[in-house]
Amino acid sequence: METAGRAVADHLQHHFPAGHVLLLAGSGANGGDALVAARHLLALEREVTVLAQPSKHPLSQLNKRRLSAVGVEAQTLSAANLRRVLTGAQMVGGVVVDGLLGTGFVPPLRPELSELVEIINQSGLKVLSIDLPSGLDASNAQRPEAAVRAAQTVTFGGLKPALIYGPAAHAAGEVSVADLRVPPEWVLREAVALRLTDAEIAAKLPVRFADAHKGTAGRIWMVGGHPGTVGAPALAGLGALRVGAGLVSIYSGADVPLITPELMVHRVEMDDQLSALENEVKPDALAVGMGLGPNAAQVARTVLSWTIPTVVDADALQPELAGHGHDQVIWTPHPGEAARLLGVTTPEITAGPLSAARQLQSKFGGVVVLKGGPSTLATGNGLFVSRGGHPGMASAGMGDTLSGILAGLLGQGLSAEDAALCGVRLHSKAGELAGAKHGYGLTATDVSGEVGAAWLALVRGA
Ligand SMILES: NC(=O)C1=CN([C@@H]2O[C@H](COP(=O)(O)OP(=O)(O)OC[C@H]3O[C@@H](n4cnc5c(N)ncnc54)[C@H](OP(=O)(O)O)[C@@H]3O)[C@@H](O)[C@H]2O)[C@@H](O)CC1
Ligand SMILES: Nc1ncnc2c1ncn2[C@@H]1O[C@H](COP(=O)(O)OP(=O)(O)O)[C@@H](O)[C@H]1O
Repeated sequence: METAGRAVADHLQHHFPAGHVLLLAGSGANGGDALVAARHLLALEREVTVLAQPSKHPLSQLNKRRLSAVGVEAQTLSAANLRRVLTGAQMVGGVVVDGLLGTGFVPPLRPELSELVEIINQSGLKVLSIDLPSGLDASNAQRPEAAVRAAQTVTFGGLKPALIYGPAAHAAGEVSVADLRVPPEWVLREAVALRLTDAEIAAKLPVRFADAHKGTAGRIWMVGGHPGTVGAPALAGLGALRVGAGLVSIYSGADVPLITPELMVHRVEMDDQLSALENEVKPDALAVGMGLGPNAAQVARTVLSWTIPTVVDADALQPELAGHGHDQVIWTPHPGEAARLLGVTTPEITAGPLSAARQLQSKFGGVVVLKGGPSTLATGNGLFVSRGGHPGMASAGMGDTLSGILAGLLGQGLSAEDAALCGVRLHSKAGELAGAKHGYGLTATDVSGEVGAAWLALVRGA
């Protein structure tokens, strides 16, 4: 609570360096954080007013006494008091700190709290919420009518679903994560997500020596394509080339168009055992499923038995593959495919992408990339959220490009976790660059064309 409250005070000082601060403390630990923040703000020579609900929480009680010891008496938090303070002259240009409710809130909001939330929102003042805007259910992407509308939120340990996914996330404003040095097990247990900076992603990208050649830069296979969906493995192949893969081959049961002559396209008999490929030297990594058609689960099972780094996408994302994966597999469902894998509906996935990703990872192992805007990643080490991209990416073939990017990175020696973290961000960054040129008319080929620029931008910190 001490570290959390101090982080709130530091954040406020940085983002709102002037103006009176009204801190609202609820009855739980969230309110305790507000009381701690008030004490640290005093030390920063800020003028504060504190309105607090009575609390049975021992640490909150202690922090109220500590605040009193440094000269600030918390007044009772009632609708009348709140209105009086908010309309006072001192609040002109001031800031409200919302410490009413945090993760202990169990909806629905009781009427007396609803009234307080309404008064805060009507004040027109900037609000900094502690952990999450009061009224939001931390684990839910829905936005209830009565929820504080924050300009900024300082959250702790990791991102809660309500801070990531819309429409709830729209109430949180700009979200910062204060590092309370929580252990990775806590992140997994609490189902909160981590977000890596672009600099952290860039540090994971493969680095090549000057004597690299095509044989050392990753031999990649794309296994996919079926009459009607032959473009999918070709788009994936292009994605792999654009992240620097040395040799990219496509194996398909149908005639795949040669969208770029650097791809080696092979038409093979796509039987369950992939007999045509049995005697080939296996690649460094592969992606399976893009436009593969009806026989995809069996083909994927054969490919997975080779235990080489593998991306499983699209038609190959079938529930019967549970138990057939290994540590170096990246599963890349969109919400519809995730619903198929877990035997639930798509709205159930979109209502709780963090827990869906976590369930998928525990069922299928390896690394899961639950695609969307944002994408949610689940690995054995925790949950990650990757923002970015462009609305123009809502077009067919974007996922195929991602599969190729991921396979290309796996083939250059990245672990499944690092390939997923880097690949998803490279893809979304390329989408941003391509979106700036093409708007909603963006195609998957355009995105591939910007992957190199995206890579350089991440490395240069642009
Ligand atoms: N975990 C950690 O490691 C850390 C946690 N930290 C902090 O702790 C926070 C979680 O604290 P928490 O568990 O005390 O819950 P919190 O949200 O403050 O309030 C619970 C109170 O709300 C009330 N209430 C509930 N439902 C209600 C309703 N429908 N309508 C109205 N009221 C309702 C209920 O009151 P009662 O029913 O008792 O009257 C209950 O007492 C977390 O968000 C973060 O800020 C940090 O210090 C950093 C480390
Ligand atoms: N609005 C958006 N913002 C960011 N990324 C998006 C958006 N819409 C789609 N994407 C990305 O585009 C890709 C779409 O994948 P998918 O649905 O599998 O496409 P397809 O099956 O047509 O190849 C995902 O990586 C997803 O994250």
